[in-house]
Amino acid sequence: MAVYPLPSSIILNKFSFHPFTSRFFPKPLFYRRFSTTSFSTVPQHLIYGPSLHKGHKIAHQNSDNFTRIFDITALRVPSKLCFSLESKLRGHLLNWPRIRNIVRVPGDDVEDELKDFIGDDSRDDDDETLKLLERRIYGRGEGDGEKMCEVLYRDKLARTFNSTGYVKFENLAKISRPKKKKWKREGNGRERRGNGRSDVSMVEVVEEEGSGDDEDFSGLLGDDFSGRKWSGSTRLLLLDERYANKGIEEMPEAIKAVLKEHNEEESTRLCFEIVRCKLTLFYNYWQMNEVLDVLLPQGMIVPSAFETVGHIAHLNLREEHFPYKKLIAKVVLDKNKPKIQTVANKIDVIHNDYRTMQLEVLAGNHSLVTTVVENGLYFDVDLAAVYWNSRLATERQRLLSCFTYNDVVCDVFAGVGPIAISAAKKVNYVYANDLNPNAVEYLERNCVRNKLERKIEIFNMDGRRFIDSIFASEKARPITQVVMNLPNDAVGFLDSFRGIFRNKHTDKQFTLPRIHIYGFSKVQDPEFDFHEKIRIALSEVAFEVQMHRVRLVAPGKWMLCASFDLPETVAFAK
Ligand SMILES: C[S@@+](CC[C@H](N)C(=O)[O-])C[C@H]1O[C@@H](n2cnc3c(N)ncnc32)[C@H](O)[C@@H]1O
Repeated sequence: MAVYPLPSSIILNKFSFHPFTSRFFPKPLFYRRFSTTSFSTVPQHLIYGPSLHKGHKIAHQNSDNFTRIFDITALRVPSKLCFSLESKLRGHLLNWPRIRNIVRVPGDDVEDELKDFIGDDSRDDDDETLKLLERRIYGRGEGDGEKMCEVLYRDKLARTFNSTGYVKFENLAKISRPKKKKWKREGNGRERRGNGRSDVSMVEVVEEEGSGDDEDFSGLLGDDFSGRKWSGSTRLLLLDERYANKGIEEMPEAIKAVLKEHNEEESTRLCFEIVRCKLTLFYNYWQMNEVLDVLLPQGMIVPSAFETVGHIAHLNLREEHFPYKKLIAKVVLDKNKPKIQTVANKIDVIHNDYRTMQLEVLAGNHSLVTTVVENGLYFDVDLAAVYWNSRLATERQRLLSCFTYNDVVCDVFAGVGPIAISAAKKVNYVYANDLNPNAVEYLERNCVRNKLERKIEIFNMDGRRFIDSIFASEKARPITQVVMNLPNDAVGFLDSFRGIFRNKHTDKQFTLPRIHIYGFSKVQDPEFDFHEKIRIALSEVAFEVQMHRVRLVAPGKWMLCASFDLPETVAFAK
């Protein structure tokens, strides 16, 4: 163990009370009780950062497959300097995702009664600053007399602030809130925070081979001060994996320079120790794709993406994944809890009239009923019985931006209402229709849930009949916008618009609706292709159509939205 010595003035003061010193710093935990086996299929030097293909695996009978132990080196430094050293040494620290560079291990804090005995000069300044700060925030510092109960203290603050006219309860509540408890309960006993362990990772200091009680700290202070120990609070700064098992002489000059610089400044005289540590990463540390990469046979594509609808994740597994589908689903669930509660797999392409997905629940709770929040609106959906696609949220917003308060919208294929209900919030009135009775039931429920039932009228009929009746109705308000979101078939419904005004007098005031229709195209020029289909469906020679590419639904297959004003010749056709 290589060591930089403490300045002698500090050492004499700190370690003069020898009988207690062995309790200041408990024995580091043993790691040798585990026999460790090296686990690596990929050359370790080729992988940088944490990986399940690196480190050691515990050769325990009951150990899981995903615990990995890494040898690392750490710098033990006084706690008051750990943050400034962290920023100066950042490039040389471990910097692994979700692992803090500064770590606490058991025994890094000195018990208060012992501090009084040994006169810890490292905390004097700190304490004063802390007290000042506490007085400013809480009105009293540690040791300033009887602790005032929270209620009385808040009352006192309220009176003080009131008299100066500054009371603002939000701030008052904040500054007079009881301090967070530093203790947390674990199992039967109490465990102090900062023991280097969580359900994600654990840091343990490794005891040197052959070290006994007397030799434990021989490295800390150099040969002159063997047998003595830290008396102030300390922290570990985890160094980059390159420096594992290295001594201070082998560290880069940059690290030595920072430590030397601290040593030279009288105010920040630095004592530090090079410590060997074990960093254990548990199953909870690893990301979904890392775990699946280990679980699935070599060469198999790791499913890395899934779509979510509320609390449901739906996968689109390939045939090669089928034998592992439950395993994959379990990992997806584990790694995405609590947001995801159900994992299902899409078992067939959508080809039914109601556009519902065929889903097989693989893990979690078996209900496919969920709630989606989109732009502040709530939508209840049952994925087994109705259509929903969260990927269209942006498109729905784009479409809504075309509407104004004066519009009356007619949604021919409304589903559970993502367009119709969002439109109802903005426009004058909405007529919404769907053929699927389940979708209509949820549509009604969602209108009520979003308190918009007075702005929507709901229908459950075939789209063609709906267009006929709504435009023929004497009672219906003049429709200004029509939405037709049934990309596979909507064009086939366009002929229903031919002659919708045939019984109206052309000399009377009438409103020609603007139609927004969705469709797919697989050809080179999808806009031209879709325009042609619309023109043919309306039996119209030429009229202006605005095209928008919504998204690629498959390689080379575009979903498009065409918007156009219904030509007068079509509306009045005989
Ligand atoms: C692609 S979904 C769109 C739903 C909704 N606009 C959305 O964005 O979620 C098409 C909807 O049209 C409905 N549908 C299918 N055929 C229909 C028809 N002939 N008449 C009316 N609705 C129909 C389906 O039940 C489905 O809810």
